[in-house]
Amino acid sequence: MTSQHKFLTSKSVSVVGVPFNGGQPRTGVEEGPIRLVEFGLLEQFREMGYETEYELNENIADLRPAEDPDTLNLKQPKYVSAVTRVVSQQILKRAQEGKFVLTLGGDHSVALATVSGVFGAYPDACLVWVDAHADINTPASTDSGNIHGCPLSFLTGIADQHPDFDWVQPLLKTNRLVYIGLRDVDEAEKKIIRDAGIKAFSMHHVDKFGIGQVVEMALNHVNPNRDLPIHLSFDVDALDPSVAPSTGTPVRGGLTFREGHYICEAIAETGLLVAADIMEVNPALEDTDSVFQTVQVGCSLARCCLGEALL
Ligand SMILES: NC(=[NH2+])NCCC[C@H](N)C(=O)O
Ligand SMILES: [Mn+2]
Ligand SMILES: [Mn+2]
Repeated sequence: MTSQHKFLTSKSVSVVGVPFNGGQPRTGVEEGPIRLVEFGLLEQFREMGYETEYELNENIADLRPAEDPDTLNLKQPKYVSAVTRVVSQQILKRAQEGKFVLTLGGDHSVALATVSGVFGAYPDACLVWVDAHADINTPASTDSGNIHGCPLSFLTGIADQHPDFDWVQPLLKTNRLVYIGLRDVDEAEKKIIRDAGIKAFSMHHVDKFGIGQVVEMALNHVNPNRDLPIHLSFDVDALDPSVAPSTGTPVRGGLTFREGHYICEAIAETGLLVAADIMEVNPALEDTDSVFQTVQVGCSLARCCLGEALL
């Protein structure tokens, strides 16, 4: 894959674990990275011929401030801000070294770090956001106050000012963002998406056109000449709960096992994918079989991002 890769300088992957749960209320999602790695992900990459490095960030919970009052509707803003700020620098550095950056969440607020880091290194990149949810609430629009529902409003500059997130630069232009898999979008988010003209392929479109056409149309929108770096942020709740049950906000009617994999494979095939996030795996939810299934699918999505399915 890397021999034809257009941006990476070597067949090298930097795996960044972010054991963080502060962007939403359920504990357990901080165990996502360790479980994915225990499952053998790093060995699998090495077998695929990747030079593989791994940082778990096991001490990020130490960044939790003593006091972190709700501010402008957001819960734990200082904690989320401190963690994502630190991790964004780490991801920026890895991306600048020309390595593929694979980030294992943690909840999806961690995208504040991944997108900031990746777009810092690749200002022309585009972002494919695979999710049941749009995660583009602003501090003013969020009903839940959970920051995992808000990262894209900060990253695009749509969010109103928030004192704790001044450091987040609006590096993501709305015409470089595309969604796949949406099916649980808040009314306020629908208005944001419409007003900003953001391209979104919901499950309705997946049913109507098929996943092959949807990925093609999505890439035609954000990357018409197939010459820009791609960042894929994959929330496992985009998958149907029968495929990935162990996640904090499951929504029925999601992507099949193959549709989820197809997205990763088709984007890997472009030779433009520079970074991927596997987010919201929560090994504390559901029974042992469900956890196994979710961890296994998380690993196989990651391998597909690195070109496993390419012959
Ligand atoms: N990353 C996620 N799972 N996000 C779910 C967000 C749900 C809802 N839209 C909210 O703002 O709270
Ligand atoms: Mn989601
Ligand atoms: Mn999400």
